[in-house]
Amino acid sequence: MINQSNRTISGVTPLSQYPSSEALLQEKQAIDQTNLKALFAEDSKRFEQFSLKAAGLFLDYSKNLMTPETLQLLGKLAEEAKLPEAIKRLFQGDKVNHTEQRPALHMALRKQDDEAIWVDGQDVMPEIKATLAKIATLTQQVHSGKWRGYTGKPITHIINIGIGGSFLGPKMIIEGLTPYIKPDIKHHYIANIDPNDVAEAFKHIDPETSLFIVASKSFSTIETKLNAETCRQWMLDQGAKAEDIAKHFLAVSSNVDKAVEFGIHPDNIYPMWDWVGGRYSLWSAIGLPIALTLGFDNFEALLKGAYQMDEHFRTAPITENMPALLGLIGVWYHNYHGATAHAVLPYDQYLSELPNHLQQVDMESNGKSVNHDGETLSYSSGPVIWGDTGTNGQHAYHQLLHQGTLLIPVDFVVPAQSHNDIGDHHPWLFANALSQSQALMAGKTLDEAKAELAEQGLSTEEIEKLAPHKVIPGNRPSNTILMSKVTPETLGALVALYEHKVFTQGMLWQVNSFDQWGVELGKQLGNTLFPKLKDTDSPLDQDSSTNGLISLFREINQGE
Ligand SMILES: O=P(O)(O)OC[C@H]1O[C@H](O)[C@H](O)[C@@H](O)[C@@H]1O
Repeated sequence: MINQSNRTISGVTPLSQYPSSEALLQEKQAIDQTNLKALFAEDSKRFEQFSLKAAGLFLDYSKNLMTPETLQLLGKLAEEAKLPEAIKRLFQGDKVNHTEQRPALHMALRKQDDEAIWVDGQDVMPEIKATLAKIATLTQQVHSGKWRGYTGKPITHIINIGIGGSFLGPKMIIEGLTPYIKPDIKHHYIANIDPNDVAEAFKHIDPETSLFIVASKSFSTIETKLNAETCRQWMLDQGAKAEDIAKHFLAVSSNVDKAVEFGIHPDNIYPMWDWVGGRYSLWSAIGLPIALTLGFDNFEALLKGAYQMDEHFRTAPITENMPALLGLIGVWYHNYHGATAHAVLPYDQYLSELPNHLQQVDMESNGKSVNHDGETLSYSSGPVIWGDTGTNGQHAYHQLLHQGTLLIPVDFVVPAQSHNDIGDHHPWLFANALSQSQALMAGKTLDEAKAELAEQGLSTEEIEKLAPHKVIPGNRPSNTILMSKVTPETLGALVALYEHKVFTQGMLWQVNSFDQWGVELGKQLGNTLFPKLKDTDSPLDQDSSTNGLISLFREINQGE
C-alpha cells in the first residue's frame, strides 16, 4: 500500500488557530501508518459506527481515512470554531454576510411553520407565503390553460432567462426530477450571452405558446438583460405586438423598478430579497420554472425535503450532524491531507447537473482568501469541486482517481431505486457505484497484481515489468449518500445538505460564504472592453495581449 503522506504533505495547511489542530496533525501521522482496508478488517462495526440517516438520506462515511478519535477531534475543532453558535446565528437571521450587511435566510423560504423570522424589524414570513401563493396561482393558471398567449393558445414552453444562481439551481432540479415533468410543458434555458444559446432556444420554441421568465435578482446582469431584450424583439418579429408582451414575460427580481423599466407588467414581477443569495435562491420565486414545469405540489415537496435537512442541521449534535460531518471530513482532507479537489459523482443520469450547481454553491461561497477581518488566510480554503454522472465517468477520468498522484475525495450520490425499472439496468448502475468506492478504498497490491498476471500465464520477466503498472494504491476516501429514490423531497434534502456543508466549511475557514466580490472584476473589465470591439477607432490602450487580441477580432470581423 502506498503511503499517501509523502505525496500530499506539502499541501497540508492546518487550521492552527484552533487548539485541536495540533492533535489533528498527529492524528494524520497515525492514520498514515494504517489504511482503509486494515481499518475495516479491525472493526466489523465500522459501517454502523460511521453512517447516519437524516431527512430521507443515508450517509455512509465509513470509507474515510478516520478513526473514532479523528471524529472526536473534528468535532472538537468545530466546537472551537464555534460552529454550533454560528448555526444558531444563521437560522435566527443575523447578518452573517457582513460585507453586504445581510442575513442569509434561504432556510426561511422552505420553513414549514409560521414562526416569525425578523429582518430589520420586519417578519419576512408573510411575504414568503404570499409569494408562494402567487406562484401557486400562476402554476394553476398555466396548467389549466387559463393563461393564454397573444393568439389565445395555452402556454406549453417555459423559457428561463437567467444565469448563475438564477439558472443553475432550477435547471438542476427540473432535470433531476425529469419523471415529474408535466407532459404538456417543455422547459428551456437561455443563460449564456453567447448568441448560440438564444439561437438554439429559438429553434425549439413557439412565440404563441412561450412564457419567458426573466430571472435576475439584480436585474442588471448583462447576459440576462441582453437575452431578455433579444427574446422580446424576437416575439415582436414573430408577429406579437408591444401590448402582447405582458402575456409572455414574467420577471423574478429584487429590483422591481428595473423590471418595470424593461416592460414587465408589475403584476407579473415576483419578488426576491436581499437576504437570499443567488446560489441559494432556487427555493424562492427563482424556482418559478420548477413549479411551472413540475407542478406546485412538487415544488412544495422540494421545500419540505430541504426543511427537514434544515431542522436536522439546526438541532443535531455536530458529530451526528450530516452536513457538519461532510464539511468537517472535507476540511480534514483539504487542510490536513492536502487534497485540493473534491469530486461529486451522482449515479443517476437525471442528476447530471448536480455537480454544476454545487460548483457555484461551493466555489462561489468559499473561494475566498481573506478572513472576516480582511486578513489573508494562512491556510487553504475552498477546494475545486467537480464531477459528472457515473457510470460515464468510469470510462474517462476515474483513471486519475484510482491511479493518479492527487488525492481526490469523492461523494457518490446513489438512489436505491430508479424511476425507470428496465431489466437489470439499475442494479448494474448501483453495483458500479459500490465497486468504484470499493476499488478506491481497497486498491490492488503488487502481490495481487503479480498473482493475477501469473494466472494469465505470463513469464516471470513479463510479470515484473507489468505488475507495477497494475498496482492500484487504494486507501482513497469516499462518502456514499444514498436515498431510496430521487424524489422532490430527497432532492430538496440533498441540496440543503450541500448548502449547509458549505456553511460549515466557511465557518471553519472563517470566510464570508455569502459574498462574491471576485465575480465583479470580470464584469467591470467587460464593460470597458466591449466598446473597443464595436468602435474600431477607439484607442488600444490595454496590455499588449488584450490589445493584440482586440486587433485580431477587428481584423477578422472587418474582413467579412
Ligand atoms: O440573478 P442575477 O442578479 O442576475 O445574478 C446572477 C449571478 O450573477 C453573478 O455573477 C453572481 O456571481 C451570481 O451569484 C449570481 O447568481
